[in-house]
Amino acid sequence: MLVVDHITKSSFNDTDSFLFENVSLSVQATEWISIIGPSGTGKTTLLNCIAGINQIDGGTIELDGFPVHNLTESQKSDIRRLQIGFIFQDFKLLPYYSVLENVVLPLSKDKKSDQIRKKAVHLLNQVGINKSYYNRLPSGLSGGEKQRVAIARALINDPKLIICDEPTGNLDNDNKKQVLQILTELKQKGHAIIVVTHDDEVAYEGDRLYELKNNSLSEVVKVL
Ligand SMILES: Nc1ncnc2c1ncn2[C@@H]1O[C@H](COP(=O)(O)OP(=O)(O)OP(=O)(O)O)[C@@H](O)[C@H]1O
Repeated sequence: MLVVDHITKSSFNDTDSFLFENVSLSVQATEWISIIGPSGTGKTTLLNCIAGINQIDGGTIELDGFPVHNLTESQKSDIRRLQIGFIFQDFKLLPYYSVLENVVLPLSKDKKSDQIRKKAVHLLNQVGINKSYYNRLPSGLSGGEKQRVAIARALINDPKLIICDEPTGNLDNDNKKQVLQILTELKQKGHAIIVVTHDDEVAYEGDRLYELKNNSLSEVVKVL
């Protein structure tokens, strides 16, 4: 599904040194991998490389057989729009669009609007956001509700891969647990999931745990 093979990324401000080197990783459908590591070691950059947002300086990245590292900007953008769902710490909902519009928007150019609307309603229902919320703006939601709307938005394109950058970083314990439950269910339904987190409890939900540290990625044995 996703195969990252010996990728290297130069530091942003010094092309003679590496942010990370020889990073390899593979994620299959129905698998959740977690990535931890000190601040500034390049975890978000690694996610951005996988999504084709940042260029790599060596190695290869294949998503479902497509060589992400070799695609044009427009092809990368299609891959992101059609194959990857993103979930961020700060939700990134569009403030002047309603809950329903936020979920529909990523696909609004591609399919008939009533079809997408139906799907958006189904997804919102799946994450526990009921009808009375559909016309609210994001400012009228709690943090946990915002993240559940953001998850519904991430799923509107049936992504094979879901990339989560600190998905519970802004949530209290109850909302964190709800998000973890939703991610677990998504994994069981066949999505491949990568979660970057500073929260060990979240990290340990993954099937495999990696640490990005000292410019390289290594698997960590989970101590239960
Ligand atoms: N677009 C950019 N331009 C310049 N420097 C950048 C850019 N993106 C990231 N960096 C730098 O690259 C380094 C790695 O950043 P990154 O956000 O990937 O780390 P991180 O491990 O995700 O950190 P954190 O755990 O604090 O979120 C940092 O020093 C950061 O300042």
